[in-house]
Amino acid sequence: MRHFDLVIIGTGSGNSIPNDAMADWKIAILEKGTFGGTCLNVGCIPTKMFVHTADQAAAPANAKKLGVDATLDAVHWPEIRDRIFNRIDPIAEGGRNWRANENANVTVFEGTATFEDAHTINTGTGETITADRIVIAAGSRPTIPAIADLETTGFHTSDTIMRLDELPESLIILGSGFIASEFAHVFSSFGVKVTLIGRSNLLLRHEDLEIAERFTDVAKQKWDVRLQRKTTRAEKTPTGVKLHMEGPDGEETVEASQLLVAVGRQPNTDLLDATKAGLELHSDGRIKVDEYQRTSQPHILALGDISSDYQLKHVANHESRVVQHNLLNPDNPIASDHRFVPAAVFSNPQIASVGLTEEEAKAKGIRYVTASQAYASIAYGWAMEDTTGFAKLLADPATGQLIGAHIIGPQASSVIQPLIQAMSFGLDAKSMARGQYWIHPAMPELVENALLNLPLD
Ligand SMILES: Cc1cc2nc3c(=O)[nH]c(=O)nc-3n(C[C@H](O)[C@H](O)[C@H](O)COP(=O)(O)OP(=O)(O)OC[C@H]3O[C@@H](n4cnc5c(N)ncnc54)[C@H](O)[C@@H]3O)c2cc1C
Ligand SMILES: NC(=O)c1ccc[n+]([C@@H]2O[C@H](COP(=O)([O-])OP(=O)(O)OC[C@H]3O[C@@H](n4cnc5c(N)ncnc54)[C@H](O)[C@@H]3O)[C@@H](O)[C@H]2O)c1
Repeated sequence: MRHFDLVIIGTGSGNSIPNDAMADWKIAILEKGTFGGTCLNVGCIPTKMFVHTADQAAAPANAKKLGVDATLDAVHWPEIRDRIFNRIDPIAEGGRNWRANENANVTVFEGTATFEDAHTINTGTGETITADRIVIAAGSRPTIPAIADLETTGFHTSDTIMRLDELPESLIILGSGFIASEFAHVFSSFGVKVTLIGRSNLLLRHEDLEIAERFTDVAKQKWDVRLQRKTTRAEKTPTGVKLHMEGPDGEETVEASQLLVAVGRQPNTDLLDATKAGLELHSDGRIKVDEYQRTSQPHILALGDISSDYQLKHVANHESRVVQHNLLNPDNPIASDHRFVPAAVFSNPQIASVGLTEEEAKAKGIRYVTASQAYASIAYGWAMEDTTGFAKLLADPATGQLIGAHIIGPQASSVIQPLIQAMSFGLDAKSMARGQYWIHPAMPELVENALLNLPLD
């Protein structure tokens, strides 16, 4: 049986761990799917390439209010799809080649890994190996809800929807979170009739309530949004798919050419037989780790979607840097920093957030003040004729330290960055607002004004 100094399971964020300092370690990398994992192949990167294209396609519809008549002539789906994947697929293949053929100390096993015990792994390729240390970076996969006849009806997930042969005429999206909101923007901007189906009374209900309410209001103007629905059955039709639902007004159905299921993602722990390694799990299947990314087995570390509180690539990347350091410096480990984890929803409008929502601050019983600033009341907002976007801040009234920031509106994912920086480095609201110049009349004036609006002690 071959023995390795280090085994890494999963080539998403796990693939960046081996570096020059490990050149004399014998390393095995195990991957069951496409090299590079979710973000590169079926996640952040292709979705945002589609989102940017969708933003362009949506622009003519927004030009009218500025006094410009423009029309969207055509959306060439196969060209868009192939442009995106012709860029991404070679990166995945190049990464695989590099590890498999150009790293002398690395052996790549392409199969589904399962634990036999805490040091022994069946690689799924016919070979079982042992290791001194193991990193689990095996990610998550789409959750498929238990809905009658869903499997036989056929449906897409985020893994397949971006590679459709042709643009559908209509699309039902089951789900009301990140993926549902981003794909609703992409497909509706390309002219597809979109129906969104959610269980609760709001889209993006994990966001600050005022942000989720505003997003839901705007979404209802653009898409067929059906909330408080329980989907009971799926049915194949000659033209596509029909869903049977129960809602506030009783039973109803909705039909479309395609169905996208986007109701969350579950950790891949079950595929690994992780309990055979004696690993402790959370009730949702995630592997338990401490602040040093150590599992309940000290020689096994885990990172990213399979163990994290956050299913976000920047968090998985951060945790993989921590794991890399801790593998190289076991006597001087560093802890992961999850104090201020930001996230953005790349829909239309965009949303970005960091820190506590007002509901979380209330539940914690901490003292806070809030302030809001509309895009419509800053000069660049006038330029864009924006009527729905705003920033909302939460701060400690005594110290002026920010405890939460939430933005809905144009380029929210970029506009929020100085607030993330202020929170991470402990810059108080007053110093931040008045201790620097703010370029006039640029979009960050939204942040400046929101800071100045805070009723601090
Ligand atoms: C549609 C979509 C859009 C997203 N957009 C964003 C975004 O804009 N910004 C953001 O921050 N995050 C985004 N995310 C989330 C982000 O992609 C994930 O948080 C991140 O990729 C997780 O990285 P990871 O390394 O933990 O897992 P992954 O990248 O999923 O890597 C895990 C790898 O392990 C392999 N594997 C699993 N089980 C086994 C096994 N038993 N044996 C061998 N190999 C195995 C898998 O095949 C996979 O390649 C998005 C996700 C999706 C689905
Ligand atoms: N821009 C980004 O950073 C980005 C983009 C996409 C995905 N992601 C990550 O991937 C994760 C998964 O995304 P997601 O959108 O699948 O999950 P999500 O957790 O964001 O949203 C899923 C939603 O579906 C709802 N739901 C669950 N079961 C349902 C049912 N049967 N019918 C209708 N609705 C149902 C849930 O109540 C929830 O609101 C996200 O949590 C996020 O961390 C991030």
